[in-house]
Amino acid sequence: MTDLPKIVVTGASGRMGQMLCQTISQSNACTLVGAIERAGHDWIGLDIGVAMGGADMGVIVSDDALAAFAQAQAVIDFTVPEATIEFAAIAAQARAVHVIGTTGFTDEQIERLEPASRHSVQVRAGNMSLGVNLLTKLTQMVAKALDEDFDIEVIEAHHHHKVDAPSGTALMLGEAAAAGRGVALSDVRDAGRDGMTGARKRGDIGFAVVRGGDIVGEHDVMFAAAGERIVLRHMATDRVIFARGALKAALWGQSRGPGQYDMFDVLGL
Ligand SMILES: NC(=O)C1=CN([C@@H]2O[C@H](COP(=O)(O)OP(=O)(O)OC[C@H]3O[C@@H](n4cnc5c(N)ncnc54)[C@H](OP(=O)(O)O)[C@@H]3O)[C@@H](O)[C@H]2O)C=CC1
Ligand SMILES: O=C(O)C1=N[C@H](C(=O)O)C[C@H](O)C1
Repeated sequence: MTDLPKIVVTGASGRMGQMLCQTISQSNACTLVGAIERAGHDWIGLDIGVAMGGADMGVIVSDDALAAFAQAQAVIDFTVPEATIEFAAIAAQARAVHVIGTTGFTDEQIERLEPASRHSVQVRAGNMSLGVNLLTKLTQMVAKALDEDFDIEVIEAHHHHKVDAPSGTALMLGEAAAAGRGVALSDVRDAGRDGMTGARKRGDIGFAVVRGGDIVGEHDVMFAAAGERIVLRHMATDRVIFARGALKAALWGQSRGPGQYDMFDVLGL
């Protein structure tokens, strides 16, 4: 029997769920011990490797999150907000590290995650990649250096299956830009322009959203002034970058006490 940290993946049939199961099964730093899907899902009872169209991984897809989490040290969860809130409570019961990649939470839903973090380590980020977390720090620095003569716009593009907008990453970048300027994003956020919007308000942080095809995830932060523009850009071309970041967070969390953390903590940024 191995002593490596045992990990469960929720939403195992999803785009990120499958990428995570593959990444963990190829890692020599941890072991995949569980794959969770909704009750009634076609994959329940199948081996996750076989369900994905590959070789047997020795892990049967189940809808029993409590039983799976109880035998694991970490849970990696890229699903939907209401499911993640339920998984947070179960991870707390099992004292398992809960890595949350899910996006699209309302403020009220984010508050509902907090009680579980009194008993377990929660690492949550709208983007788990090293590149985007670095871009977020750079965004804060640039926003701090420039005044409101520079209009800040966050432009994001994703595949046509994505259900939330602006993306979790775009909101992270907007928060960082607002923090750089010393304001609250909620006071300056300008999302969803359509029709007779009136002229742009000085100091606002704007968001623009593209959805199409199989775009993995692209984010620009534009600082536009009279006569010049600065654009900071990240382009994801493979979901494995998010899975690697999530795995790093799951391992990092093993030596932390209960509480809420983000990828800046994990990456030391
Ligand atoms: N933080 C980051 O770095 C990243 C975050 N994301 C975020 O991760 C989330 C998932 O993205 P993606 O994989 O593309 O989406 P998918 O729709 O492909 O996958 C979501 C999975 O969650 C499952 N699911 C939904 N509800 C439950 C439930 N109650 N119990 C168990 N499983 C459930 C879905 O099953 P079913 O289809 O049957 O409903 C599906 O398998 C999104 O919020 C996305 O924005 C994505 C990439 C990177
Ligand atoms: O849904 C996705 O695909 C992605 N979601 C995250 C987000 O909302 O920012 C991260 C990444 O861009 C891919």
